[in-house]
Amino acid sequence: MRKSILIANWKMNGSLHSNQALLVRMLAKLRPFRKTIDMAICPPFPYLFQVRDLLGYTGIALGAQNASRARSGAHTGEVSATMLQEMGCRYVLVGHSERRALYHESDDDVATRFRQVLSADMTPVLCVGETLEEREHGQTMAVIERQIQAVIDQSGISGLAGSIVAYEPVWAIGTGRTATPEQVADTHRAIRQFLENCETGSGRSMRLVYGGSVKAANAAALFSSPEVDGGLIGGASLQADEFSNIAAALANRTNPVTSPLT
Ligand SMILES: O=C(CO)COP(=O)(O)O
Repeated sequence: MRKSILIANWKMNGSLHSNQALLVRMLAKLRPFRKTIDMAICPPFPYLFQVRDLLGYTGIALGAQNASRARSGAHTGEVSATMLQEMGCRYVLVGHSERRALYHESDDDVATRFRQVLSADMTPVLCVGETLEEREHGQTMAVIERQIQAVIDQSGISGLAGSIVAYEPVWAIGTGRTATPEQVADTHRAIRQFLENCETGSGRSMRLVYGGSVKAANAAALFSSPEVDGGLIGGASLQADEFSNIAAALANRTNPVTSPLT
């Protein structure tokens, strides 16, 4: 059985003051859903300590937005996976499309970061997704399979199996343009089928979440498919009401958690 999960990606937003105010409001609103769904908050690196303390014993996990591809040493400005683990992180995003596009992280780069996160005993959240141009050229699955295969090449399907995959179509991130529930369900189904073809059972057991302009208003529709195990939320995770209403939509859904695969 796959437990639903909601992950907040704050990106490069926040301040000591605003984080405190946001989390105090948000944690109170999230309390009813803590047992039903898993939740994690991924703040910028400098705020990990603050957010860890505010999360305390709520059961809501701490996550980071990236980890270095190097283990340690002369890598000025980098943060290693073991440091994140020491700070109390349970999840680390890898391969977010902003990292791939703006900071030129290649598939191989992302796969190395994924491996570092795994070896530091945390759960990588592998972000995959196509650009609008790739979708319009019918390349959606070719792109996603290439991104996933790079990780399998380094960490094996067993390494991937315990992680989370986040499907984030690049054209839906921060644009207000959401993929339709059908597009999300179809792509998630195709990803599961790809994984299932790699190793029987892995497509069924993998937690697969959607990200891209998820808001309280569209969350229930996006989470209506049994293929979708939750969300990776950007902008709406910076608003206590929006994020807790998204959590409510996920926690209160009634759809089954299994999906038929051939
Ligand atoms: O990139 C995202 C989460 O990682 C999605 O961002 P938005 O929810 O702001 O579109």
